[in-house]
Amino acid sequence: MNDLSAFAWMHRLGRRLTSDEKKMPRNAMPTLPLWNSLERLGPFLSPYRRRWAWALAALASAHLIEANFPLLLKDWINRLASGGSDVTVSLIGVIGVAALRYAAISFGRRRNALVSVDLARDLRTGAFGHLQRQGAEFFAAFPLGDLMARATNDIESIRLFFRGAFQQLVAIVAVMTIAPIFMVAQSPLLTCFVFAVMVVTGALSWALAKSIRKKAQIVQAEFGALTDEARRSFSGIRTIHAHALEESEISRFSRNATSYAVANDDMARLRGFLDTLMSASAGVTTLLVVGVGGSQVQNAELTLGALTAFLLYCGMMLGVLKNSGNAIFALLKASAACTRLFEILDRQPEIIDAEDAMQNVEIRGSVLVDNLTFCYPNGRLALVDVTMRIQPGELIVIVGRVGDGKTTLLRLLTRQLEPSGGAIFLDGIDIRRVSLKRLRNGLTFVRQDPFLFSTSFAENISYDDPDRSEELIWAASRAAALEETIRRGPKGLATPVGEKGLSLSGGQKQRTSLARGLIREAPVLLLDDCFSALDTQTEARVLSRIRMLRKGATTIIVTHRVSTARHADRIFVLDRGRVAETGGHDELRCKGGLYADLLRRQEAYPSPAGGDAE
Ligand SMILES: Nc1ncnc2c1ncn2[C@@H]1O[C@H](COP(=O)(O)OP(=O)(O)OP(=O)(O)O)[C@@H](O)[C@H]1O
Repeated sequence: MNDLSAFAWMHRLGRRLTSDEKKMPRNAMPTLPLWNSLERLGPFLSPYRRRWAWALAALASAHLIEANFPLLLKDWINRLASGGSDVTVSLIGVIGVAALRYAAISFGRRRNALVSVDLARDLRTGAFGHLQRQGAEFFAAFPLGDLMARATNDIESIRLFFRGAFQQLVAIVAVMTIAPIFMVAQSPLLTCFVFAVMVVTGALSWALAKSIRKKAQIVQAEFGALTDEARRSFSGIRTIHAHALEESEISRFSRNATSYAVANDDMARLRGFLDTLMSASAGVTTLLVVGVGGSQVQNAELTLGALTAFLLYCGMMLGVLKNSGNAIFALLKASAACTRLFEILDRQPEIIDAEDAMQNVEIRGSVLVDNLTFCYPNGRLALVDVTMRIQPGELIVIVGRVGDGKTTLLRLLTRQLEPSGGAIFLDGIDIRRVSLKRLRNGLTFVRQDPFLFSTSFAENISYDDPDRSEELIWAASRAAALEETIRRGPKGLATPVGEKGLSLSGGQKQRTSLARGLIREAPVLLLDDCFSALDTQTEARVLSRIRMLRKGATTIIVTHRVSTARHADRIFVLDRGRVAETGGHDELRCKGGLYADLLRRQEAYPSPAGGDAE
């Protein structure tokens, strides 16, 4: 199942949260009752229901076959006790039963194992596909480490439940249904004693189960926090070294590790109680059966063979009950994991395609930003009535100070955000009517904070299409003034850049990310402050190459540096989210407005450029 179909499964058949539930903060999410949370797996299990039904049938029949074993033994013992010597039939019966049971159990286990593996794969793919479609709000609400823990550790708990514990639960249900029927046939009185003990054990373990489930959720949440702490710390390792914060990071991690250990310990304690309860119940039952049954044999109320058969049935029941601690524990853990997993799967992506979204629209590169207003959920008004008309093939620079709304505008152009007012048209079509895939293929966005994958230059630059020729990769690298850097690397294009480009300078990372944007040859290229780490000479060289390379295609550059704006066909000057001025470099310089003011200040203090809109 690919990620798309897994995603479709989830949304077609999974329960949707109500709008009130979606608004709830993470920690206040309700704990779904045990079965409700596992029931949510139904759509994922559905494709394997036949295989699973075979597994269930085989496992249950293995226990039914096993139930004949004590009867054969009873017959054998009673024959011997009454002085008979021909036990061939009993012997053949015992061997036959053992062989049949082995075949059924092997078949059932194998089928069940396959279901658990496929289920886990679908859950992982589904969760990954779902996370891929989430937007900024979602990732602001869930720490990355916690998401990773849900997509790996929680799914593993579900897999382990279906792999092993589920078989034990089938054994419990099968044996507890079959064995009593045979037991009543041997001795109704002894059966009553055994069931009295079981009812008490069941009631006590149910009470314990509730606490274990809550603890399991806490343990999994603590694991998520620990994973996130490690991820956060390793991502910021340079900052940590620069500020000599290693010790405080270690003690922070150690605090998290301790909370995780304490939560685990609490859960282990409860699990210990459950195991002890099961063992004690087994002991009491055996004592009762041997004591009461023994005196019945002495009084000739029961044959020795029947008592032996009864004891064997008891042994079967106690055997599964003894393992039930593990099975119940795995069930509770899987149920807690389901609650956590569906908490993220129930979140609809913030921005999705319209039902009739256009998939194959041709993008030529004319952009109309029409009275665009955008307000962040925290009430911050980032853009107000912004209008821009951009013709295909233009090199546009949007200049403004820190926080003037430049990045917000680019995010709106690529539909990472939805406008609060106004609209954006691409070649006359409202971008909300274009599919996200087509839109983002047509508009390439090179981000302000370059993100590099932990792989080679070549794979980073040609990330969207690993089959591109080296020639194209070199051409994009040359245009981004990265060629020299790559040639100096020990393996050229194959040189690894390190985790998040750790082995590169800020400027080199920026240029690698720029080359990745240029190689796509998109009709519209959006560059968000991609030259901030370049000196003005390199910047001028890169810009003239970009102009040559992108002849006829639209390029929109966002910057706070006037040195970048000089190269533009047209400049839009943003001031606190509004378009303050529009025109060419010379025109705006002579106008004596905000642009001229920025120019004067940046010429006087070349770096850092611009002031602060705040
Ligand atoms: N996720 C967010 N939630 C709330 N406010 C935000 C968010 N992102 C940005 N803002 C605010 O919106 C305003 C515009 O931000 P934006 O990132 O668009 O500025 P910018 O012009 O690109 O700045 P810079 O030059 O520093 O990149 C700023 O005041 C910022 O604090």
